[in-house]
Amino acid sequence: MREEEVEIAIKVVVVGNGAVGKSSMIQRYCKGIFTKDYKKTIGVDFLERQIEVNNEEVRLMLWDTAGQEEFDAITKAYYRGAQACVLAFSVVDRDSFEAIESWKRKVEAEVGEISMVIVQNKIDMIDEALIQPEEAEALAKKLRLRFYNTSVKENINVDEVFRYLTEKYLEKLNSDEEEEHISPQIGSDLINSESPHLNPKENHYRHKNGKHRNKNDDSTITLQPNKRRTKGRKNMFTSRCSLL
Ligand SMILES: Nc1nc2c(ncn2[C@@H]2O[C@H](COP(=O)(O)OP(=O)(O)OP(=O)(O)O)[C@@H](O)[C@H]2O)c(=O)[nH]1
Repeated sequence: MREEEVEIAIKVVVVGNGAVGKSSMIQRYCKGIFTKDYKKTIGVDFLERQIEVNNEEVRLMLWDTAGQEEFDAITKAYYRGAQACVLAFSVVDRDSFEAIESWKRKVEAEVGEISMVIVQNKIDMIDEALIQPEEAEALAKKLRLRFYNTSVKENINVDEVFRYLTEKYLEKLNSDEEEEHISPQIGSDLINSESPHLNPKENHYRHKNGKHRNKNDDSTITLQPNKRRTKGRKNMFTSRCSLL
């Protein structure tokens, strides 16, 4: 597939405590590799991958954020413009499980409500688990989020996580488009106010109640805030892998 044929781009942020496997997950998904070494992420970086879902070509930009609190101030600026989020913890790290709600709040404080999923990683170490299956399920139920068990090491369920988020996003995109179609007045209003390809620094969000919120400010660091189709436009991203 040629770059200019890509229609939809989704920014996904992967958050969670340090060493739960965020970088490993993104590397596994985008590069198909797994390394045993732990190199803590300093700040943020991202990788991308294109997939086809429901006959749509989708470019996923996966933003890997540092789990260590010392980097919070840097990383939260990068949440902006995200359309989906992976909340990750490790089955052998109790603190990381208990931190999930706070990660959710941090992301929502920056971007409002977006599609999210809870991921319990390192399921290959289930014999040493510090979280009971019922606890994880109860958390997912409470937060009303889909829950996945993954092993990045064994390549279990990693593809499924990102496919699910993509499907959720496409659903939302299609329902937004239907709404615009039904209500042309509101639709044109939306197009005027939400033109992220025309002004890549702008970033607007639609909430469940139908209101729009402009989160744009000068401190926004958003490389690809596009939540709309980009047919016929050359994508801003030309590199497969960038370090920031
Ligand atoms: N056994 C096992 N180890 C894993 C798995 N995923 C990641 N790891 C290991 O866990 C360690 C931490 O992984 P990272 O991907 O660096 O963790 P991170 O969440 O990005 O950490 P920060 O950059 O500090 O936020 C590394 O040694 C990985 O090899 C897994 O599914 N199973």
